[in-house]
Amino acid sequence: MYLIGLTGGIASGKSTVARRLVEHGAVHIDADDLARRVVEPGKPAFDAIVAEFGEGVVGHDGRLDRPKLGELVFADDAARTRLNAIVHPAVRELSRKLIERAEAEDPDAVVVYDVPLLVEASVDHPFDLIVVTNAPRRTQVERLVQERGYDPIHAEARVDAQVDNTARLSIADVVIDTDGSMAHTMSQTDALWQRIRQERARA
Ligand SMILES: CC(C)(COP(=O)(O)OP(=O)(O)OC[C@H]1O[C@@H](n2cnc3c(N)ncnc32)[C@H](O)[C@@H]1O)[C@@H](O)C(=O)NCCC(=O)NCCS
Ligand SMILES: Nc1ncnc2c1ncn2[C@@H]1O[C@H](COP(=O)(O)OP(=O)(O)OP(=O)(O)O)[C@@H](O)[C@H]1O
Repeated sequence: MYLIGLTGGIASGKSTVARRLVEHGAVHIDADDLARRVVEPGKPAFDAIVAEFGEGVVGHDGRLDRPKLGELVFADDAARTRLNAIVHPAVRELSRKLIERAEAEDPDAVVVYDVPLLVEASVDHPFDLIVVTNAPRRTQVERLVQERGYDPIHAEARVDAQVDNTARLSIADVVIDTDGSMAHTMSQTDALWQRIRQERARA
């Protein structure tokens, strides 16, 4: 297995890059998706969140009211720390399992673990390569407002809840500049795939 840790700020283009790598044959594991799975009703993290934040964060359908919880934790660092302390260990455990499973299914797999908070949550899986998607803060905010319909204050709060680009760039083996055209993002991603193939052919 060849394990890529893919990180980047919110709306910096991680999913876009991951999708392209999957087209080339990579296996994609998405931490945001795992973070949703571990808080399904009946899971220990769901109960822990309700105990911590109250029934008010449960929607009419019995699931977490994500917009409500989001409003709460992106306006309050201490609340976000408490939520992270519940969700992150469960994500860490599940990601470890899924990475092991991907390797068992195909020892030659290239696995992309797409994890927005790789730096913040000190994710220490044994990555062969750390790839960072990078776009300036104003581009991130603009995308959140224009494409995801966030109000500007909320968009800025989400971006500022994460480490800044300098901290992510300092741990990158490869940086993909996602502030240009989509074609530019794709060509950098294709070049990355070629690099990995060549590296593996030599190994
Ligand atoms: C607060 C919650 C309920 C809001 O849900 P919502 O559906 O609105 O957003 P979603 O989960 O799709 O996240 C979208 C993006 O927000 C950013 N983000 C999410 N959680 C966090 C966090 N704790 N700190 C900083 N940024 C975060 C990431 O860039 C993520 O890609 C949810 O994000 C959550 O449970 N967060 C805590 C778990 C977590 O850290 N997830 C991120 C990766 S493990
Ligand atoms: N050059 C580019 N590279 C990547 N994405 C771009 C580019 N130009 C515009 N975009 C847009 O920016 C958005 C990036 O979203 P994407 O879901 O890939 O980011 P993400 O980092 O996975 O976000 P999140 O942290 O919320 O999971 C997409 O809507 C995409 O169409």
